[in-house]
Amino acid sequence: MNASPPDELAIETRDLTKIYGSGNTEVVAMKDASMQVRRGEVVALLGPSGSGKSTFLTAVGLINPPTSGQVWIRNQLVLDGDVSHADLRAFRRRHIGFVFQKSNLIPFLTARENVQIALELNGASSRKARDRAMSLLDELGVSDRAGNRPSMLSGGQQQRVAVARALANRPSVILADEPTAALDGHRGRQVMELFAQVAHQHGTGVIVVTHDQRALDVFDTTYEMEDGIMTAIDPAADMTR
Ligand SMILES: Nc1ncnc2c1ncn2[C@@H]1O[C@H](COP(=O)(O)OP(=O)(O)OP(=O)(O)O)[C@@H](O)[C@H]1O
Repeated sequence: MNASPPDELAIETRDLTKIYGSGNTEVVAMKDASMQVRRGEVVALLGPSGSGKSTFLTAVGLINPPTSGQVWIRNQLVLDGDVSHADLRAFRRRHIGFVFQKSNLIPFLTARENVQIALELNGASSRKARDRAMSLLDELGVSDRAGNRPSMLSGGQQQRVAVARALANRPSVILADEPTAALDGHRGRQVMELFAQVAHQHGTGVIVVTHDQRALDVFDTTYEMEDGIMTAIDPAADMTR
C-alpha cells in the first residue's frame, strides 16, 4: 500500500518559533521546535499545560502559522514563518487529518455519513465515498455501527469513527490532540494502538499530543515540550536529526 521509500518524511518542522503579543505581553510559546516524522511513524508529544503543544500542533496543521521556522509536508515546503508556499486550505484538506479530544462527529449524521461527507467534500462521488467509508469503518472495527448516529456509540467507538474520518482522504499526516482524554485506560490504549496500526498500514505520519503516560510503548518516538522547548526523549529519534 505504501509505495514510497520507507524513509520518506511525512512531515518535518525546522526551528518553529511562535511569539504571541509584543513588548510587556510577549510570550514565546514555542522556540526552535524541530521534528521529523517518517511515513508510517507514530510520535507522542508530551508536556505540561501551557508548554506549547497546541501551538506546535496548530502550526503543523497549517491553522496558526509560526512566527518563524518552516513546515515541510512530504518534502514540500509549505510554510516559512507566516509565508505560505501552497494553498493552505487545499493542502490541509488533501494532506492532513485531525482527531480531537472529543470526536467532533456531526450529531445528525450516521457514522458512515460522517466519514462519507469528508470524502464528498474532497470531490469523491457519493457511491465511491460510501464504499470507502464502509471499508474504513470495517477496518476500524465499527462497521456494525455504520447506521447509527454518534449519540448511540460509546466514546471509544466515536473515536474510531473519527479516526476513519481523519483517514478518509488518505492524508500524509494525522494530528491528534489528546484523543484519549475522554476514554478510560483500556479504551484509551485501544485508540492509541489504532493510531499505530493505521500509521503502519497506510504509511501515514501521526503526531499525538497526550498526557496519557500509560500507552507510551505504542509510539515509535516520544517528544516532550517544556516552556516552548521540544526535546526528543526516545534515543532512536536522534537518528532522524
Ligand atoms: N492566542 C494566544 N495569545 C497569547 N498567548 C497564548 C495564545 N495561545 C497560547 N498562548 C500562550 O502560549 C503558551 C503555550 O500555550 P499552548 O496552548 O500551546 O500550550 P499547551 O501545551 O497546548 O497547553 P494545554 O496542555 O493546556 O493545552 C502558554 O503560555 C499560553 O498561555
